Amino acid sequence: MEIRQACSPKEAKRFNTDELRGNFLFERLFQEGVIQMTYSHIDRTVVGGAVPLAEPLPLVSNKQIGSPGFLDRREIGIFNIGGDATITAGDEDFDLTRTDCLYLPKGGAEVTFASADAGNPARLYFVSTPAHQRTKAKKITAKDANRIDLGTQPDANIRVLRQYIHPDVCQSCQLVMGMTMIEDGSVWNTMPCHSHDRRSEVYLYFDMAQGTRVVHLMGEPDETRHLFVDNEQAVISPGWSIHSGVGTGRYGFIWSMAGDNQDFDDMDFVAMGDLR
Ligand SMILES: O=C[C@H](O)[C@@H](O)CC(=O)C(=O)O
Ligand SMILES: [Zn+2]
Repeated sequence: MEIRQACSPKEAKRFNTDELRGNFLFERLFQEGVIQMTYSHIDRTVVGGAVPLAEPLPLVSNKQIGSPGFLDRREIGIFNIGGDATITAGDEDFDLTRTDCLYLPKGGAEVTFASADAGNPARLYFVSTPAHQRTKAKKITAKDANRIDLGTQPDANIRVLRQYIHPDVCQSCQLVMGMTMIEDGSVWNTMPCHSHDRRSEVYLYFDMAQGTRVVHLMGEPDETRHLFVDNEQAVISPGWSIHSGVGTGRYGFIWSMAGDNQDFDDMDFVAMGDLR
């Protein structure tokens, strides 16, 4: 598991491209037959991907997690963006097709990830954050999620946002997660943009054709930077950073947030004239 320190906006604004990517971009989350994880000290968020083949993959703890079981003191949200999956948590099995999500609370027993067909493996994206309160495990489908239609055609930002792990749909300790799909012909997400110092956020961009890139915008509003993001790569956004993007083609993204509140609408919008 890779460890990443949190960094301040003071140092981030001096970063060159490689440093920016090395600190904020998760480039290789999905590798066949393994669980890939990075531990970020931004809200102690673990960001990972798993591609189980014929053998199921156990989610095991380690020195950085520091407790015998991965979920002893953590919660996790898992989205399937590949072939059919079965996730076993203790003695319960959850079947997840593409765009289904599973929330597992703190204190869960052994977790394993399996694909129904190794020829078309599951691609499981997960975010885990510390938890002090145990709620209930829940599978959430796109239909179960809270749907919000956003954007207009003149603004080229028509999109459907679905809140999966959200107080109205699935109780968690601090984790909030969902998926936003951009309508064909629209390109922007979250522009006009915002920040929320109360919560950090992770974006996983997916559903992109080969050659498509999302230009992800980050940084303080008056010190913006960009990252060219490929399919199935994620970006972490500290509380001080804006997070927004524009695609050269079709894309969607899975967002997750953790921090001081679960109030989705608690955003500090940035006036267009203040962006630099
Ligand atoms: O704080 C909220 C997050 O930035 C995202 O959920 C925004 C988003 O999915 C969208 O505008 O499409
Ligand atoms: Zn946000």
